[in-house]
Amino acid sequence: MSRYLQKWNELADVKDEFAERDWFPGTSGNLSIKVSTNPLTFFVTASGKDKRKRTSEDFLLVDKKGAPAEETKLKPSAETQLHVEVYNRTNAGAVFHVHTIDNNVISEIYKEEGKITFKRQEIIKALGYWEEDAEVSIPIIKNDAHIPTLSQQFSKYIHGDKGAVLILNHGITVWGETAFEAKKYLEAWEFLFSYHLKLLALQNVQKQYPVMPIA
Ligand SMILES: CSCCC(=O)C(=O)COP(=O)(O)O
Ligand SMILES: [Zn+2]
Repeated sequence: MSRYLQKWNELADVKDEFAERDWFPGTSGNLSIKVSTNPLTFFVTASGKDKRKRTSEDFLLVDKKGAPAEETKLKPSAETQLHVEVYNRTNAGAVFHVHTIDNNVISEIYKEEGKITFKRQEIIKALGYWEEDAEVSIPIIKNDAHIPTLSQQFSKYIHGDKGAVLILNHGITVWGETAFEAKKYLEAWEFLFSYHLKLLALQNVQKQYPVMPIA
């Protein structure tokens, strides 16, 4: 199988999995996978599609500027520039962006702090931190409809081949060395967000009804 087809199928499988989790509400979200390094090319989702459907027009190949690398009528994701920033600054192999209710609510609650930190959670190991007292933080940046401005803010937090940024009331962008790693990181972050929101909700109930024993 050609590298081109192999990468296409890998990205299509990730897209199907995320769609099953309902991680693409209202056509939101975009995904990419690197195809070649020199010159840089990557597949990115076509803009505005229903990402729950698997079709032959789901992705297009783009270059280091995010412009189509081949003749196509498809438009790259409106947020391709964020993917471009990651590939141009790191050796990441995949970038995934999804809008979930959990990641949006977390960004709203912690917007003033500009980040949220997690510790004492086994799932942190999935992010690559194996120490007993490991702490992980994810930055929260302001959303901006002007994608060059958003990309500029976002790129301040690109520090290596793996990472993640929350965009306020918008979504999360995660990248990793491979599609497998990026998916694992995204799943770990969404686990942490979901756990935290459930705990906050239960702690609030406990304040009202103190008989309930909760951490
Ligand atoms: C429909 S949500 C607004 C756009 C967005 O944030 C997104 O993730 C999807 O945009 P795309 O151009 O990649 O379809
Ligand atoms: Zn988005």
